[in-house]
Amino acid sequence: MRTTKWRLIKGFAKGQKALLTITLLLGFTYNLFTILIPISIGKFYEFAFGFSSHRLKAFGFIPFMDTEDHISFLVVFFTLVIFRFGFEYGNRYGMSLVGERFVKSLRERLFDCQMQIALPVYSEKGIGKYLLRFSGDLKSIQNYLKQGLMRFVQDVTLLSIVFMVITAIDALMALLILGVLVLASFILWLINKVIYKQSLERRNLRSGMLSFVNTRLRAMISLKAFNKNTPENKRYHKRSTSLYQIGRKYANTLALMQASVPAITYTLLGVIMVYVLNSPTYQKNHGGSTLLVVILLILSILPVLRRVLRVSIVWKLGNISFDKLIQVFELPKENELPFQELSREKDPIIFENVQFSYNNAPKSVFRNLNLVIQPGNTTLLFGPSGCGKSTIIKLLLKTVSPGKGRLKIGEIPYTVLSEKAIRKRIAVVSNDYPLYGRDVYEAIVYSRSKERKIRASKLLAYMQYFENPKDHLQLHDRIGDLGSNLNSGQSKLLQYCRAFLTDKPILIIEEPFKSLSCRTRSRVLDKLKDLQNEKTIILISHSQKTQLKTDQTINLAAQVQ
Ligand SMILES: Nc1ncnc2c1ncn2[C@@H]1O[C@H](COP(=O)(O)OP(=O)(O)OP(=O)(O)O)[C@@H](O)[C@H]1O
Repeated sequence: MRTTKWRLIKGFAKGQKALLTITLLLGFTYNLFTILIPISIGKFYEFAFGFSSHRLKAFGFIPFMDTEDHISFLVVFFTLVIFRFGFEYGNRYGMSLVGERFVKSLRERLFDCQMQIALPVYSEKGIGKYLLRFSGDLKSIQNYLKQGLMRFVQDVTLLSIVFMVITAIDALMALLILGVLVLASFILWLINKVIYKQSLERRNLRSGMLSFVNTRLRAMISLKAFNKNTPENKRYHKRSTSLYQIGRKYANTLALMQASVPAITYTLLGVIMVYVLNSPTYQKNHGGSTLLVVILLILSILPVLRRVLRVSIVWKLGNISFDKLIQVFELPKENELPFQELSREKDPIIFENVQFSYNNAPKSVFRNLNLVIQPGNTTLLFGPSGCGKSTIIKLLLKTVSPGKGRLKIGEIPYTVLSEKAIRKRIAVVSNDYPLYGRDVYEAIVYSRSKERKIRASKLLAYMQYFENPKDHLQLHDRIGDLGSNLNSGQSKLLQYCRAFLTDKPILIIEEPFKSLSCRTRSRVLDKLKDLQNEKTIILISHSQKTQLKTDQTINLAAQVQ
């Protein structure tokens, strides 16, 4: 089923029924108090100046309308204020909590999606970069839920009640207010349309700039080595000027909108005053307290009215963000097939007439590849740069899939196997699969159990046995960003440790001995010789020569032709 904005909101609301109901009830109650306070001031006016209005008698069911003296009136009044404070506090806290919880659920789902997105999709222009900076969208979505939905519902409820109260006091005045509001909404709708267009443009420009900076930062070393600071600065300034220009336009329209809303609300007050001056009812003194109530009511709902008049911009920004997020949720993902535990029994891996080309590449990497990798054997796949060695690893791991032909484990085609099931069988040693984590331990082990730690420690000691002890890596040593603190030999050594510790039946090793020091090389060789008896080993190399005895040697370049 397609993900939509309303499905996301409904799904969330289902699990938060209690919080939502309590929050909305608190909101409704505090809004009632917001109306009661101005009405109570009308009553106070009567006490203080001795007027009596037959219109206010319509509210006789309210407790303070019944009070006989000032003291009891004031007691009721302060009680109202305290209750209103309590309800408003609860309502605001509840709304923020709803917003936080919704965003938490989206954030977690988004990260899960990011991890599951198929690699070719991830590498496509834009997607990978977008995933780094979705926090602005989550903020807009939080605002949408909090201000655009919950507060809006409360505000409209409050306005409707006030409108009913004013209608009860003076129906003609209520009609006049409605007319002004309809006209105002139309004008603001027009301004909002422009704001939306400009904010979209500004947002796209900002994203472009972030990508620009991101690429330059990642290529910092080349940028410095080739003295590119000046041209890059020029390019950045050009983009920055465009952003400034659209920012200026946006600020202009926004200021117009922000200034229009109070102007509209004050015009409303002015229209009411004109009406009052021309209405015979208010010419007589006894209408004074009702007029005061109406004016106080309108004054106390002005901020609410302004919010409602401005809400469409919250909706529009929220909608853009929802669309972006849903686009990510809908991307093709891995592991959508049911997980199927593969037996550890030895089955060959078969490439049958495999054709493969990258999405954006005009030429196929493989046109008709046929290979059988026998279980328990050591197979060497060799060939020159560009013949598809890395692509074979990707196919084996199902991070990419053939265009035509098929891959099978025994009789089971890859197409019916979930990626997780396949990768449970295969470990890789390759520079294309970077080490990550804070320290050596995190880089080579992903279970935090004590036994694992002991095993990791023993393996590390074994692998570094012939190295000078002062150069030994320890489990707690920091590896830097993607292993930036490590030299290439240490990096390779840890890639081996990571693969060995996973205990998988198939081991793919790219350039097995490259970068290793002579001492570690002999250690790795011994270890691989031991493993040859129990694992399927696939060696991938530029060279046909390897120090390990192989059962099968395949020249990939010959296969590809
Ligand atoms: N993501 C990609 N998009 C488009 N073309 C790609 C992509 N990755 C690799 N290629 C192309 O596919 C072909 C095979 O690439 P591959 O990386 O598998 O070769 P290789 O034998 O591993 O090369 P090397 O030994 O230099 O690492 C090359 O022509 C390469 O340019």
